[in-house]
Amino acid sequence: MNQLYPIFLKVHELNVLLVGGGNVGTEKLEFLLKSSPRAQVTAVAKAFSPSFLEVAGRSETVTMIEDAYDEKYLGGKHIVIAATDDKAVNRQIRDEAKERFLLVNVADTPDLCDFYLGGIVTKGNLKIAISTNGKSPTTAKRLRQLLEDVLPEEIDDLLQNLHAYRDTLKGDFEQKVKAMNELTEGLVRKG
Ligand SMILES: C[C@@]1(CC(=O)O)C2=NC(=C\c3[nH]c(c(CCC(=O)O)c3CC(=O)O)Cc3[nH]c(c(CC(=O)O)c3CCC(=O)O)/C=C3\N/C(=C\2)[C@@H](CCC(=O)O)[C@]3(C)CC(=O)O)/[C@H]1CCC(=O)O
Ligand SMILES: NC(=O)c1ccc[n+]([C@@H]2O[C@H](COP(=O)([O-])OP(=O)(O)OC[C@H]3O[C@@H](n4cnc5c(N)ncnc54)[C@H](O)[C@@H]3O)[C@@H](O)[C@H]2O)c1
Repeated sequence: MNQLYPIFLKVHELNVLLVGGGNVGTEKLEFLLKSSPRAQVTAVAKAFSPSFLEVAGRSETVTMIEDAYDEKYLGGKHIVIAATDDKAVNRQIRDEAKERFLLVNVADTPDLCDFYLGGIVTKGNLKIAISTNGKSPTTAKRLRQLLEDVLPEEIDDLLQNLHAYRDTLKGDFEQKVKAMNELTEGLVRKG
């Protein structure tokens, strides 16, 4: 059973440290920005690859620091992603982050992670996060692609219309809940 508890983070208001600016660092940054274009990210790497520079360059909220990892970079951060090609450095980042009770992800090393990055589907205000409990990232990717394909863009209109309708409702909280549930019953009715 998957015991992970998903939460939806306001990474545009949180400070993320990403260490490593190669293939894996680029992939993590790309997925982070795809979902949260204004994510506050400080990227630290001894060297940034051209593709990392390209992805980071598209964002106004990514700061790059060309340097070897140092504990000082953990200051003021809420979340840390370690994506260097040096296992000892990744381990050090993880240990020093844990000392500060920061949440840490060591890319592609499930045992060292407090949280996993998931497959993410966004359709306007709707967001669906997918986890396979670290068992098959490839399946997470395929499910993400499938849901991106089958969920219509118009699903956001539904959310917006229901939100507007709720604002027109009179009565107390319980009456509103009842009205919203009656109106949306058809979404889950079988047959
Ligand atoms: C969802 C996604 C999000 C993202 O990365 O942002 C993501 N991995 C993605 C793709 C992907 N990553 C890898 C492959 C090659 C397939 C393969 O090798 O089997 C592919 C597929 C591909 O690229 O086609 C390599 C890989 N990844 C991990 C390991 C270690 C292991 O499994 O033990 C290895 C082997 C490394 C090695 O060989 O050493 C581990 C993790 N990868 C996770 C997330 C977390 C678990 C998520 C979950 O619960 O499912 C977790 C635990 C930690 C983490 O990194 O957070 C993103 C899809 C984004 C999208 O397209 O939507
Ligand atoms: N490339 C892949 O698709 C892939 C897939 C699975 C696993 N991995 C593993 O993930 C890890 C990272 O792979 P990669 O392809 O991103 O490597 P890479 O060589 O492309 O990038 C490594 C990055 O880490 C930085 N770095 C190294 N030591 C550092 C330090 N002390 N301080 C700051 N930055 C430092 C480098 O400057 C570089 O930016 C490796 O362990 C690799 O085996 C990679």
